[in-house]
Amino acid sequence: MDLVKTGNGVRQAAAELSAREVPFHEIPVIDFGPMLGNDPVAKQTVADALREAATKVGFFYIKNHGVPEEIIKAMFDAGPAFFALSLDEKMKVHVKTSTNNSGYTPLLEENVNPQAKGDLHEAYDIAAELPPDDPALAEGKGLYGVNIWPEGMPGFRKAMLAYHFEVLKLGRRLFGAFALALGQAEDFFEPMITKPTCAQRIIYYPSQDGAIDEELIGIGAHSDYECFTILAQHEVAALQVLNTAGEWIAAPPIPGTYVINIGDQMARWSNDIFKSTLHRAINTTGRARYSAPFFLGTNYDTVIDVLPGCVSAEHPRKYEPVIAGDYVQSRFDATYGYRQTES
Ligand SMILES: O=C(O)CCC(=O)C(=O)O
Ligand SMILES: [Fe+2]
Repeated sequence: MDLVKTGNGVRQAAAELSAREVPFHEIPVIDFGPMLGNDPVAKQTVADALREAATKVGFFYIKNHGVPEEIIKAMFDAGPAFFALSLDEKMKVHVKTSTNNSGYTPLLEENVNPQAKGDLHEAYDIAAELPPDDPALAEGKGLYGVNIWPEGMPGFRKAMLAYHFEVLKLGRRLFGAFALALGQAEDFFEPMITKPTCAQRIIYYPSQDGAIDEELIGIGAHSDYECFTILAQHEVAALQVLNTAGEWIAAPPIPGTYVINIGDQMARWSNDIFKSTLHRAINTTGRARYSAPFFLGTNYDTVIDVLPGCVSAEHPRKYEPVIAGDYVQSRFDATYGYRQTES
């Protein structure tokens, strides 16, 4: 599997582009276990499956991901305790009070779909957790900053951070698998993820009853901004993924798995050979839903430019280079409407 400059590689890319127009009806499950080991042949098998999913669906589940179940459970136990606080308490750590998009976002304050009325969820975010003496903190770049935390909830902080560092390990392995899937060496992205930007959130979706207004749902149709997203779903189903026939395909929780989806940065890198697929969440289950996406990008200053192997006469360059951090920040600014009216 090689997405390179050779004639074969280009023909393969073109074939994949037309193949992905065939609408998917299910989201593949990939056994990620080999990426935790040292067998290059087994790793390439994972990368091949990833490539197939990335070109045709843009979403896949992974099992045997290596994140300890008790760390995931502790995060999902701690999150609801925060959302159960009074609104006054939660507003003390409003996301606007931080410099790095960390903190609380109340119901309807985000709007990922400009055609909609707002997203029916609450969320708590943290960004990259850096040591207090990290020089990046002094540079004032929005995505590197000091994470804020609710007062008097040390258990919440502890659980979120334990989760943070475990998922980062998985994220680094995923970068390796993506590199192999793009025909690069496994360590291709490593110099670009020495201080990766990221957003880790836990989201609370209240259940919606009765007739659903499609402009007022848990999270409106959107694509993610970073390289990829590592999504943990806690028990309750709500996520849907749009296929090329315009059908919403359910992506329910599967115990022991993560949902991985390609974000817009990876789509840019691959010149849209890897799809950043629209998705949304609607919770009509009658139960509270919690999910925890971890959006992982590269270092702030990495220039994201289309990989040469992803360009050909039939598939010309679609994107100009962007600075990774500036790109994500501009997308955040569009989502958090209040930021635009403020400055
Ligand atoms: O909660 C989910 O299942 C999806 C969340 C999501 O798509 C997002 O936060 O970008
Ligand atoms: Fe998303």
